[in-house]
Amino acid sequence: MNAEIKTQVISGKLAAEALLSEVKATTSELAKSGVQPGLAVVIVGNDPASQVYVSSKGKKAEECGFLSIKHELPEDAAEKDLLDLIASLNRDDSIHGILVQIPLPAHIDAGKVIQSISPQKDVDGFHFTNVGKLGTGMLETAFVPCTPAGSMRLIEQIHGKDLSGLTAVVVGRSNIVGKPMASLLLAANATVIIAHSRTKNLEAMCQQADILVAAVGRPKMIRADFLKPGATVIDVGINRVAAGPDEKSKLVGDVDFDGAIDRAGAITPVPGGVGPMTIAMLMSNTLRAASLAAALKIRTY
Ligand SMILES: Nc1nc2c(c(=O)[nH]1)N[C@@H](CN(C=O)c1ccc(C(=O)N[C@@H](CCC(=O)O)C(=O)O)cc1)CN2
Repeated sequence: MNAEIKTQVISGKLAAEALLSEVKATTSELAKSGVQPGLAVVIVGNDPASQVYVSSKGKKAEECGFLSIKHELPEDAAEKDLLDLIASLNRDDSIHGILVQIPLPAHIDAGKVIQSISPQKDVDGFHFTNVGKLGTGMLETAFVPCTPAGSMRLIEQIHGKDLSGLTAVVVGRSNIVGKPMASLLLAANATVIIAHSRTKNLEAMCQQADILVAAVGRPKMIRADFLKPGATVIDVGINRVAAGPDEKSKLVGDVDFDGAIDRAGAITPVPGGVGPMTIAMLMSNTLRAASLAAALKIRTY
């Protein structure tokens, strides 16, 4: 153990609870004007992990005081049926947020489905309109994808909102996490490097990071020696691995937590780090969608 570094384990569980309390309080306020946020979650097929996440989203939405609707389609559902469902949810005034759980079965074009969601109800922040707003820094009206938005809140706990002078390295370039994460860090004035599977000398790249975000989907790929001493490490990875011959599988991140804890200044655990923030941010985005919709209606009359 490095005696000079006292590492802070960043609890996403606590941060998510705090955010959810805020969402509940604001939802009660909104109820006084007759507005109840409505979230529709759509799942296609029987992927066990997706079933768990969707049920958790539904429960949290109810706890927040939202109208919570779940639509389940079979694994072999036609793409047109899904598109028709989304079209009807787009028209439904009681629904402010629409989320289609990912991954979708291979015969469905996920891109087409996502782009069919009204940008004003796209609480996942995956629609081109919201991607464009985030990329151009229009954060006031953008819906930001929940995992990067939640990660950013955790980073703010350590560094505040202004990351001027800090170097952030994002490992992973997915549309859902890596790219939006980089945009958020850039909007907060960090100097941002995006590393990925084709990056040469990843280790040296990571060692420059005051803030390292790991979103590669490879268990324990980021080792302690990749870290600058004192770095803030945000582990987005959720990898299920075999624990031992007779034991149940367990969840591990993209970072070797046991090694990194001796070198990082602050680090998120897996589970209990970024994961819980993803669902809390979804509630926050849905509340915002409902508030924006209500404000627009007031302005129209
Ligand atoms: N439409 C979307 N699909 C998917 C998203 C998303 O943001 N929108 N993200 C992921 C899955 N996901 C939410 O949908 C998600 C993943 C993990 C967690 C979480 O809380 N994980 C826990 C561990 C849970 C466990 O024991 O399995 C943790 O890390 O502590 C929440 C949400 C892909 N699909």
